[in-house]
Amino acid sequence: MGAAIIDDRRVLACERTSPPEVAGRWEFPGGKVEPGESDVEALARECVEELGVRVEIGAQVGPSVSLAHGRAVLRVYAARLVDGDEPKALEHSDMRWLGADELADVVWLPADAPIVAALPPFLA
Ligand SMILES: Nc1nc2c([nH]c(=O)n2[C@H]2C[C@H](O)[C@@H](COP(=O)(O)OP(=O)(O)OP(=O)(O)O)O2)c(=O)[nH]1
Repeated sequence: MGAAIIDDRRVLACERTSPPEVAGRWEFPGGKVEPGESDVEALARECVEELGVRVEIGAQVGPSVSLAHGRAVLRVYAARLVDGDEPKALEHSDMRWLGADELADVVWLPADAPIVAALPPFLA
């Protein structure tokens, strides 16, 4: 579950710190849904934990992607910051706002490719 936080026609990309095999790769902030949580509740919780921001969750971006280990599916939703909240990289090593023409400037996690490919219309 990930949040494509969009502000001023740019999306927030976050650099992972762990596990070692994906440290340095970029992702949408988020994480696993806990028992009893909806997708939207999980994303709102993760955005507070990872970035210290409140978000409003919108439409799904791109396809649901089966992860390589086959035990989970990745879904990413468009999101907006609430009331001028400003994200801080509390659990990531770096953070960048990317416009439509900058999406290829970072190395995304492999499963994110079809989702990143679907982002430009959201950044127009
Ligand atoms: N958040 C997020 N996870 C992604 C993306 N792309 C991708 O393959 N994943 C995978 C990595 C992980 O297998 C899974 C999310 O796991 P995570 O480690 O971020 O979740 P979490 O914070 O709940 O982890 P944990 O506390 O349960 O260890 O989804 C992405 O863009 N964002």
